Amino acid sequence: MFFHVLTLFPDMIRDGFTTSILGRAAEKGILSLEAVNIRDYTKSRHKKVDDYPYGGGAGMLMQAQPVYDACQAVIEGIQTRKKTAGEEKVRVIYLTPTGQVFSQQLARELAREEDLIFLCGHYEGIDERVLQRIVTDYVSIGDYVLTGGELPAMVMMDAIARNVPGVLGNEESAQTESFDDGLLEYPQYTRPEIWEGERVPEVLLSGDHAKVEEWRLEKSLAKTKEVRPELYESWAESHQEYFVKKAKKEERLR
Ligand SMILES: Nc1nonc1C(=O)NCc1ccc(Cl)cc1
Repeated sequence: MFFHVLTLFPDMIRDGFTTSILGRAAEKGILSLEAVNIRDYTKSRHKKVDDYPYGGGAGMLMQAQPVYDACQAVIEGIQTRKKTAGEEKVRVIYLTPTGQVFSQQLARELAREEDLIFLCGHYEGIDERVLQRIVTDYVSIGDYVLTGGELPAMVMMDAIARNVPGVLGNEESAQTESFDDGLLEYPQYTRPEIWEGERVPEVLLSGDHAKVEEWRLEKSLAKTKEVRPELYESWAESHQEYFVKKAKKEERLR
């Protein structure tokens, strides 16, 4: 997986990338990152990348030309690497509150791409004409307004990388299991058995894996029903047999 990030702050991206999972995967050669400074593609003497918005309004906008040329340079680099000229349709993800909300499902889908280009905006926006020309996916990480697209890009790269085969060791990949089934994670415990007078739930010490799995699913369902009822409802719809079995079991115990 090759990550390409178009940004005015490449160091922010490079520093953020050398954290645990992404840094190790890069060492393994499974992931690769290039952070491209949009300012390197300005044609103006003063390296200008922004200008006033037509029609007035507060703040500045990023101009189209430097963004377009930086993106073209990355695409040419991809074509050179892949020895394909012209037919590459690389996905260009523009991070913006106006995009589709990012999810584990989209992370899994994007993890299948060989190359991903992330366009990180700043100021009040980017000239619409270059967005229309290069962006394939408008993606938001949530309904709040940040200063730029760099943090959202790093959030997305982390979540996508965890779905790239080989990035997670066996012991780590279990973590993604829980959300993958559409439920929130169950509560977790580790040593000591008693901490500040609080004991670990007995079932987790029992060594009875079936009972542990049953307990964990119950906790996930309770947490999901409380915090994300819409997720709970959709899970319940596609797991009718779980509730039938549970009712029968409770009937027997009565
Ligand atoms: N929420 C979000 N999810 O994805 N991105 C965001 C976000 O707030 N970006 C800030 C931003 C995006 C584009 C420009 Cl030009 C300026 C600032």
